[in-house]
Amino acid sequence: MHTRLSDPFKPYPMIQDYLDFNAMKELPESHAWLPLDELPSTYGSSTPDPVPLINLKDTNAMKLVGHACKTWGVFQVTNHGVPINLLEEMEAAGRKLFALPIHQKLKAARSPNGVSGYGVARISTFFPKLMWSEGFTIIGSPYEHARKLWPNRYSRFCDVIEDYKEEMNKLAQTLMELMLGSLGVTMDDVKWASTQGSCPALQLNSYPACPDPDRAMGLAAHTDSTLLTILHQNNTSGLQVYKEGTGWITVPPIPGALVINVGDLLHILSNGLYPSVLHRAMVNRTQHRLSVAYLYGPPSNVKISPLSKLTDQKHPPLYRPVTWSEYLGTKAKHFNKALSSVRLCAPLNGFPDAKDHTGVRVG
Ligand SMILES: C=C1C[C@]23C[C@H]1CC[C@H]2[C@@]12CCC[C@@](C)(C(=O)O1)[C@H]2[C@@H]3C(=O)O
Ligand SMILES: O=C(O)CCC(=O)C(=O)O
Ligand SMILES: [Fe+2]
Repeated sequence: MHTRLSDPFKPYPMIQDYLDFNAMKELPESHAWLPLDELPSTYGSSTPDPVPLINLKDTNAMKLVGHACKTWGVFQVTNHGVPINLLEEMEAAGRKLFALPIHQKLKAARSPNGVSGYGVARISTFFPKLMWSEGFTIIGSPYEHARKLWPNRYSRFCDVIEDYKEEMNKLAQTLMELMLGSLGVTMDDVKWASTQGSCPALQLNSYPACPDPDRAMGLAAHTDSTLLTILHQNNTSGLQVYKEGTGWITVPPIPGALVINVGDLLHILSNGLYPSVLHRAMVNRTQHRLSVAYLYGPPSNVKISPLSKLTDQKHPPLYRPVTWSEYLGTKAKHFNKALSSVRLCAPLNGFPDAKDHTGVRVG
């Protein structure tokens, strides 16, 4: 039997708090996070190394991808094959959706124990304060939700979503090939890798201009529960990644480029060689920021465990096998402890996974 991607969330219903951001002239207490300087940040300090930018047509692309996965867990790609006009159309579709009046958006509200639809980020429940963002999650066909938002004119929106998912799926396959290849593993070694991934999720994020950006949080620090995530951000910066030894680094928007994140399932598959990246989104005073994340995972019936080619007596498998949906359930319950909760043996230094103590505050 196939579990649906939405099933793991059923036991963790979520009460939604909605805010009409555009009506807010100042930051309400409910959305005021403590000064963010508790977390080490490179903001304003000497220039850190930039996040790698990789031309996918480069003959060296596989090596570059491997290096970026090992040392950063994030990189940007150009020459990725996704038509620029599709990226623009997707952005315009997102803009149109979030520009709807709040009562209209609520017609497609995510149900308390569901996963798709309009609402605040799922991880909100783990934090004492609310985030300055709204989201729209699409799993499977966007039709049911789009029809509620635009009763007579939903087909254009649905077409763009379907085209976008198709292009993203092709790119995700290419990236998997490069990532696995850089680990010395072929697509033949991993039978499921060349089959259609399981039903991916598309997450549209909207970060309205904020009257007090220094005290607000767009999307709190997290890792994605995916193999990899492909992110398109509009020309407004806000995405930051955490780099051990350096701190928070902004991933600058580059027109036409896409951001690739290593997710927790690739972390497991690579036996920790390609660590998932901790990231967050900041907001700003004047511009409305939009992003679209394509969350890519394995087919639903596949158990992900460390690749056998990467393990031996000296390098035992560090994680137990999990399916994508089992892992999403673990994440819904344990959030930033999810990865260490599927860990088999403690690392040599006696600490659980690094991300458990990098300052992600859990409420
Ligand atoms: C397939 C996924 C992956 C989800 C849950 C479900 C649908 C929406 C995804 C996100 C998108 C926003 C960040 C995140 C942390 C969240 O709150 O919702 C993601 C989460 C995860 O990567 O764990
Ligand atoms: O908006 C961004 O830049 C980050 C979005 C994100 O991390 C997500 O949707 O998982
Ligand atoms: Fe994310």
